[in-house]
Amino acid sequence: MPIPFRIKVCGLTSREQMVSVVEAGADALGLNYYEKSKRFVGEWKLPPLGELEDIGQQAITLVGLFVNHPVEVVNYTAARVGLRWVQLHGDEPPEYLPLLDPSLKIMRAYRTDNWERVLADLDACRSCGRNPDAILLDANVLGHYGGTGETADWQAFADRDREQQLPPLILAGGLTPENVAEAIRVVQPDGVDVASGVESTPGIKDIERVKQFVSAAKSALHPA
Ligand SMILES: O=C(O)c1ccccc1NCC(=O)[C@H](O)[C@H](O)COP(=O)(O)O
Repeated sequence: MPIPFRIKVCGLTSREQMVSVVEAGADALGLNYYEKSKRFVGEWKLPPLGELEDIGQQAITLVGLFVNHPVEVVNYTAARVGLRWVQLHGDEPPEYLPLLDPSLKIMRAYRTDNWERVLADLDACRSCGRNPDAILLDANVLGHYGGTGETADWQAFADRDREQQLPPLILAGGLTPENVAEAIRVVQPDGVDVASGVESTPGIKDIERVKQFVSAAKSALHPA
């Protein structure tokens, strides 16, 4: 099943920055609802956003990032803000997925260099009756859930069996304008996700770096 985005910028903390990042060419924006994150957006900080129709004519996917939140909070926040996608970035068990609103698309994050573990978890999700709509591969940094700027082990994912029918794969973890093209070449993901690699300080995006990231990622995802 295809995904509606290729380049996601995560951890936006103001509407102004959301507009700039979309204008820079990103097609998905991540809003971080993890209270302990420096990129925490706060439930009430943004008005309902729908699909951000007022930012150019692009179709933008809004993704809410959650870490071990009660499922009621995820469903409620998604409805309140107008999120169609949620990113589960904590230790949510497979049984959690069928409890989410069925209209929501799920991106399940994996902090591991062990591809077999990803496959085993996807099997468990299938047994529970709800597959993720996309998987996000992130670096595994002890004591952190994400947004660390550490690079994932690209080779561990590059060696996967690409014939297997799996949800679309989004690569994250330490991506920057400088390394994203090489990461795409090695892993061949369906899309990429970045937070710290395009920031001046945590939660504040450097729009010039976002533009450089988008340009490098687009050329590598769609080589001429
Ligand atoms: O950004 C955070 O602070 C964060 C906290 C807890 C869970 C996830 C978090 N961020 C996720 C992301 O921004 C990205 O999906 C991913 O981890 C890549 O981040 P980065 O290595 O900084 O590009």
